[in-house]
Amino acid sequence: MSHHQFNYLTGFGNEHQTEALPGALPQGQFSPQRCPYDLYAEQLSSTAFTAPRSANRRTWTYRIRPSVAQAANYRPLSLPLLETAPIATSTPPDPMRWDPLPMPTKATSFIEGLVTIAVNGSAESQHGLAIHYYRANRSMNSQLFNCADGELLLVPQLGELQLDTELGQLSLAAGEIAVIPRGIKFRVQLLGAEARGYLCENYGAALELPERGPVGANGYANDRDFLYPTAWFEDVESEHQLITKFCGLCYHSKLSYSPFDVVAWTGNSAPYKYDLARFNVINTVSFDHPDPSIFTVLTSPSETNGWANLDFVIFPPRWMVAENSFRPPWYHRNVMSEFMGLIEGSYDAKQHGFSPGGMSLHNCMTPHGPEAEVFAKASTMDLAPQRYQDTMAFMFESRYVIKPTTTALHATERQLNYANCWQNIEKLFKDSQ
Ligand SMILES: O=C(O)Cc1cc(O)ccc1O
Ligand SMILES: [Fe+2]
Repeated sequence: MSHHQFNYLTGFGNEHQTEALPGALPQGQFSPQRCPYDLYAEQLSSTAFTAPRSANRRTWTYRIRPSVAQAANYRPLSLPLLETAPIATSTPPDPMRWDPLPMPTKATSFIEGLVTIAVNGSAESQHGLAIHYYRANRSMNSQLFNCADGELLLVPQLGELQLDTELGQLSLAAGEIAVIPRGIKFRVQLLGAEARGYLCENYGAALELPERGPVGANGYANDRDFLYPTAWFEDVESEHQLITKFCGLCYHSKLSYSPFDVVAWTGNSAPYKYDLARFNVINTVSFDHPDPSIFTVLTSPSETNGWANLDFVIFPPRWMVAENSFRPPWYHRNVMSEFMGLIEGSYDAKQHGFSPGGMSLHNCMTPHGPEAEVFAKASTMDLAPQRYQDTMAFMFESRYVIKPTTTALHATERQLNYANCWQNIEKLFKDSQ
């Protein structure tokens, strides 16, 4: 498949409007008696009708057929590696780490290659999340997916994708992320031979930009760098398989046409993408290592202010200039649970064993921090300004304990000796200075 350069609309959560045919978008009202081109009007509500205006998200679509025209013949579809919270497993407090999972050997699409690594909360009660891993070597083509259980955050690690969605098309490469609102139909087309990455299914409140506090009106992830698709449709009468994830199970139904039939739309709930290189990194220019919340790209709030259902945090290339300071992450224990992945290069706290495509999990109160060698080096190094580069790690951080699936706990890629990286931490204490 060739690479297309798509046109995008810009601005996080804006009231966007776009039409693929001139005049397809009704003006001055949402629901005229008859729509232009005899399209059907359909509203998609991503927040409650009565959610506060600042948080309210919904989109009006103008389409060839309303979504309800899909025959309601949902039949169970078995995707046994795709799991949903809650799961009935015990979760050991060990720090955990995994090598990258291998690519599939059989023909496998994005949806067929999903494997759930960890979950928390409850999809049915709309809090918590699932962390899946995707590996694909073929496009979904006539296979379409929509997830009623959560919003989907894609973090590609390898391979270029084209996301075809009801609201338009997005290209997506490693170093970029995409978010697909709950319930939006989409398919993942491969632009290269293989693709691999992380997928966070957010059962809770939709991701939003974090507050900036005293930093002011600019910085971190800037609103204008979030890209939304323009309307795109296909008027195709051929068989499609619609896969729906609802309440933890997958179903499939046959459609005799393509539901990518939205000719125009307006609203503020739509898929979007963001290039992580656009993140304006803000950090100390004096001393000490600030909390990693300074690297939050997007946050899904929980009902308790400041305690995120999900924070998506990155560790991008940056200058390290802190004086008289231990520069890598400190040793710590955290009430929040931390799941990490690596998109590119290496991560400053772990020089060995954390590879691109790998994963780690440090749950609530589980001690962790730099491996022994990193401490030895960073506590004695010359503190000249240093540019950290060839690196892009990320964290899914959550207030709820992140429970690995049985598949992940028993995976051959799990490093059962992970905790050994702290075994050589020496006692350096002397009772006189
Ligand atoms: O554990 C980790 O590697 C993530 C992390 C990074 C950091 O700079 C400070 C705290 C933290 O949890
Ligand atoms: Fe941590």
